[in-house]
Amino acid sequence: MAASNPSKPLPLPPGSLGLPVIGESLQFFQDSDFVSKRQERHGAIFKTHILGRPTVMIYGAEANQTILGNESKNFENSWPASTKALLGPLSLALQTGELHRNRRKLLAQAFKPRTLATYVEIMGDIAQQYTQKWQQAETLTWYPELRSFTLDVACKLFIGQDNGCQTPLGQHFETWCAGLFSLPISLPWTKFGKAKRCRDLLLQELGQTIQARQSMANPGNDTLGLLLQARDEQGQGLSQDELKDQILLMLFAGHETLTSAITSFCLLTAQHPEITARLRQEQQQWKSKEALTVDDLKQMTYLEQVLTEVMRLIPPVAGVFRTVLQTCEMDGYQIPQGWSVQCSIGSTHQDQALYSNPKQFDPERFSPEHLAQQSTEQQRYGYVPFGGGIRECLGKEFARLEMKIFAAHLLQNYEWQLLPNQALDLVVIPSPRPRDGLKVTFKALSE
Ligand code: HEM
Repeated sequence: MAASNPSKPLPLPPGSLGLPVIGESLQFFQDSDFVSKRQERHGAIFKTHILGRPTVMIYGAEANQTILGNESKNFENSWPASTKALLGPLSLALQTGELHRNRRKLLAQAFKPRTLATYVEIMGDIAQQYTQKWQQAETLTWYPELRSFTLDVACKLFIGQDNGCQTPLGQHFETWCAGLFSLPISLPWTKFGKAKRCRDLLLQELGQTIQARQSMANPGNDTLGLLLQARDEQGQGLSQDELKDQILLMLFAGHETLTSAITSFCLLTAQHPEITARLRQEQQQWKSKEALTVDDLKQMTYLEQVLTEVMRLIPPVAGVFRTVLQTCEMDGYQIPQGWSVQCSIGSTHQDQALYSNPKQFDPERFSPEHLAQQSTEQQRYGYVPFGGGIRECLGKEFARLEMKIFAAHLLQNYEWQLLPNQALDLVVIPSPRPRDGLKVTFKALSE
């Protein structure tokens, strides 16, 4: 497969563009099997019309390499209209070219290994506060609780705010998130309209936080503090408006996807007691240790394997969108300029050419012995929960750290079981979660 200019017109990929204007957007939102049904009918590449644009959906390591590895030449980052409007024009996710490169470098300062090491204790403390509360409750619907947990961690580490989910910022934030992938119709009662109002309120809140911080002698060592001090290659800092958009992006990115990944870990370990037993065995050596360090976390190799497999089987981001900059050919089909392409992460992770028995939860796929048998390209573009190329997730090490700290704390101290009579099938937009929110019993681990 290659992206090249065709010498003669090629057919468009198979599939339907649906109804005028709305295309197949309603089916896309309502049917969690939207993509897999069309792949069964058409194969690895098909066309549709969603979120206001004709779109080609494609999967596989080669397609990922072609599209993600060629951004700015043939493809440009693109987001649905609702996401664009709600993230704001100065968000890294929307910046392109030289500005994107420059800003990525600047924002990366908040995710350097030395900075991440300072986050370990706070992540562990917040995990402890939440698990103590859950232990008292004995039974709980876990997903909303995990959302609060990741939002509290993000608020504390990014803007220095305690108990973020209980503040007005936390409440506006959830309504804003709910509109990110919606039909971009701005009316007071639509998801998008409500989310736009909350964006304004969030920007006000963030503006106040930034001003308060600017008036301090020391802006602090959290992400906001680092970004206030950060300078680009020309010695310029970020404007207040850009700071607000960038912080909002971090809060979103550090919350929605991570909640999904942690929820999937909780679900899959509850469903696979033999894997949980092996995880607990690995954790034995740190059980009596008061505080974990980055070095301890590095040694948890089986936990690493399990978390890697969790994000293969249930990737928090189902796919990434790009705009086609010039008409090109893929798989013998024409991909017209101006259309969207979506690299399907979920389908890549289910590709039989990459993973045998792909529906099975099997952390052994990522054991050192198995990895040694895979080519570098297969590892790089066949496993893409964090995307790839110049837009690969900026927070992936932050995400891995938080998942590991939370999982280690759970495994060392608690046990959880699924309650009967609940729907465990996944709602997939914006990020996968069990339909009934994952109802469990939760108690201290008996010795
Ligand atoms: C399990 C958790 C996470 C997953 C699965 C995930 C996944 C992704 C993916 C697939 C992309 C690529 C989007 C594209 O190519 O268009 C991305 C981009 C990004 N992620 Fe994450 N992410 C996670 C957590 C985080 C965290 C914790 C942060 C930081 C706070 C973060 C910050 C970002 C940013 C800033 C970008 C945009 C990068 C750019 O446009 O250059 N992510 N993430």
